[in-house]
Amino acid sequence: MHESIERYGQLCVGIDPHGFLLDAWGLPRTAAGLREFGLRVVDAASGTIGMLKPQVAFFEVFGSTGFAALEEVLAAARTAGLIVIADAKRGDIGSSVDAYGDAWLTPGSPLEADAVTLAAYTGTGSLAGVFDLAERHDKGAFVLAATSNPESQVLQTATVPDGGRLGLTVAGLVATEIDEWNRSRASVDNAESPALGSIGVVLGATKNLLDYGVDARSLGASAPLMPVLAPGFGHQGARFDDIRSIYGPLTAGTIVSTSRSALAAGPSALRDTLAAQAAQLAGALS
Ligand SMILES: O=C(O)c1cc(=O)[nH]c(=O)n1[C@@H]1O[C@H](COP(=O)(O)O)[C@@H](O)[C@H]1O
Repeated sequence: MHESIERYGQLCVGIDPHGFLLDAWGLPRTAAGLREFGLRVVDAASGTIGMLKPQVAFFEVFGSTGFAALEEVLAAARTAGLIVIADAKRGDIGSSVDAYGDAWLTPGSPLEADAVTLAAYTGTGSLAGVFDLAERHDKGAFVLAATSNPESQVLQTATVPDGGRLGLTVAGLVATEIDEWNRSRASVDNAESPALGSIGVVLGATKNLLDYGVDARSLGASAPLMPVLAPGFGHQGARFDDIRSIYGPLTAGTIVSTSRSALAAGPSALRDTLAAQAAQLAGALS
């Protein structure tokens, strides 16, 4: 992921085949339509940006044919050398979530991706098996911490009552635990610390992170830097120009995700739109 960022920058396009987009692209609302949509996004991204984030939910709608379409899109992305973050938002007790890890992160698996999104409602520790698997295969995972949606506030800003972390919010606790995991692995490996950790968090760009109890200044001081998946730009209202003020010292490790605001351009203009968004983001980061 680090190499991809160095080469192509921090933009990641979502593959979110909403019905209205399939209609606008002249594609049927079927698994075959999703396959075509996904392959066209791969084609537009290839050589333009470095990362893709397929939203698994849209493929799941069609059951086995949807998953077959997703498998083809993932294989095409791999062939094109794109980094793929499977947005599957999995979470469960450890013995079950491990199987999700196997599905999305095991080399050779039909649904193999480079990273997967996870939910920590069962406790960050329940995800440890997936983190270890990711690290073993040089892959990654992103755990929801402060999500971009308005409904997230009450739960994610609740304070943690005990466990020696009095005063941390739920979002702050998840971010702190992931940051600690990255730092512990760097010291276990006893190798030269990589620039970016293997496991990241999701921090929505629509949020004031301090209001969610996430202190980018202290988290951003860590080595290796904790990666951040940053959705909420474009359609949900956040602007690239504000990236530094949103993420502070975490900015260098953010993966900036845009779906509808890029996909709405349509298939023939998508490559140019991605190039323009990547240039705009690079400008905001310079
Ligand atoms: O994990 C995510 O990617 C995610 C987390 C979050 O807090 N908010 C969020 O919007 N997302 C996903 O990011 C994408 C955002 O799409 P757009 O709003 O169209 O750019 C969707 O696939 C969401 O499911």
